[in-house]
Amino acid sequence: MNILLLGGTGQLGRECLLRAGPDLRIVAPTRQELDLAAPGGIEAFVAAQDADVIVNAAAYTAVDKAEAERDLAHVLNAEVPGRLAAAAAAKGIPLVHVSTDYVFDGRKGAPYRPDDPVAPLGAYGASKEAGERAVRAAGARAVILRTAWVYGPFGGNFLATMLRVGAERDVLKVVDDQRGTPTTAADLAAACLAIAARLVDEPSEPGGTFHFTNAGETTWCGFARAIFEIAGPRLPKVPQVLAITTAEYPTPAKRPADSRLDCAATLARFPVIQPDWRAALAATLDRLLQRTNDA
Ligand SMILES: NC(=O)C1=CN([C@@H]2O[C@H](COP(=O)(O)OP(=O)(O)OC[C@H]3O[C@@H](n4cnc5c(N)ncnc54)[C@H](OP(=O)(O)O)[C@@H]3O)[C@@H](O)[C@H]2O)C=CC1
Ligand SMILES: Cc1cn([C@H]2C[C@H](O)[C@@H](COP(=O)(O)OP(=O)(O)O[C@H]3O[C@@H](C)C(=O)[C@@H](O)[C@H]3O)O2)c(=O)[nH]c1=O
Repeated sequence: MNILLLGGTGQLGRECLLRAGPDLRIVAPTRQELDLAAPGGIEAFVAAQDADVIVNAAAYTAVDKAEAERDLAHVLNAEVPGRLAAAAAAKGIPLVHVSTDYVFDGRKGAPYRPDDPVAPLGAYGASKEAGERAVRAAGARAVILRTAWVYGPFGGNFLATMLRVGAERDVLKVVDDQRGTPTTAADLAAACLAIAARLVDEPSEPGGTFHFTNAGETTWCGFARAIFEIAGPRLPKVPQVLAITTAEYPTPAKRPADSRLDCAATLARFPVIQPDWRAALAATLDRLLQRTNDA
């Protein structure tokens, strides 16, 4: 299978590239080779590729900064996915596009199903929701895969932030009233590639909107505590993690209070595996701390 991957330098993209091999060839243009924010270029680039499927892991992901950079967030998260989907449709190849739990307002009180109404609270979520609509409107055979709380051994994420500030401070205050599911970029990459393969192998697969996270649920505070519980013995210093409310941690962007995603339809339809979030965290910490020790 030949994949055209956008966002190959990001958390998800890097994990996809680690899975490349003789049967899985991945072409991943860098920002220098294809600046997605620049006008034009995408259509010609896609047309010139010998790709069976496109995986879009590129996005504007700075949730708070997006409040002040709405236009750039809209270009990358709404316009670019629409143009990619149109280019895929023109070439007759399918698309896997990644979206977010932040398209929901978090007020449902139960895990969100793919067809639940969207109501983003901030500019990032709104831009991603517009991207979903643009992909659907372009008429490509596409899977829109919503995920949540993505982290891994590479790049900026909540795990990296906790380890960094935990090394500097004795006490960390973390919100305990926002529920969701931490998801490793590695497990998400495996899911994206399995879905891409299914789209290529089964031309009758129509695609649609699906959810994928690791299994289980927690809060950001629960996530932070689990990080230090699991990694603690291998860290020079372990901070105390204090539970606080969202009101005590003001941020420019509003975030959903409960954005758990119901992944049942994805598991029923595609050959994806959904490890428990704590086991996935332990595996990620093993990779990360091994890498740090080797360096
Ligand atoms: N991170 C998270 O917690 C979550 C992410 N998601 C979604 O998952 C997907 C993957 O996220 P993640 O891997 O964390 O994202 P990252 O922020 O780690 O990576 C974003 C990627 O997009 C690329 N990119 C951004 N702007 C441009 C541009 N102008 N031209 C070319 N490339 C560009 C970046 O390139 P460069 O390295 O050059 O900047 C990078 O490769 C996204 O769709 C995101 O919305 C969904 C839920 C949670
Ligand atoms: C660093 C820090 C954050 N927090 C809070 C702020 C926020 O409510 C929550 C998460 O913080 P972050 O800003 O790291 O995470 P955030 O950028 O909101 O993460 C989101 O990223 C985008 C891309 C997505 O699509 C979402 O699924 C989600 O993963 O934790 C604390 O309470 N204490 C802290 O020390």
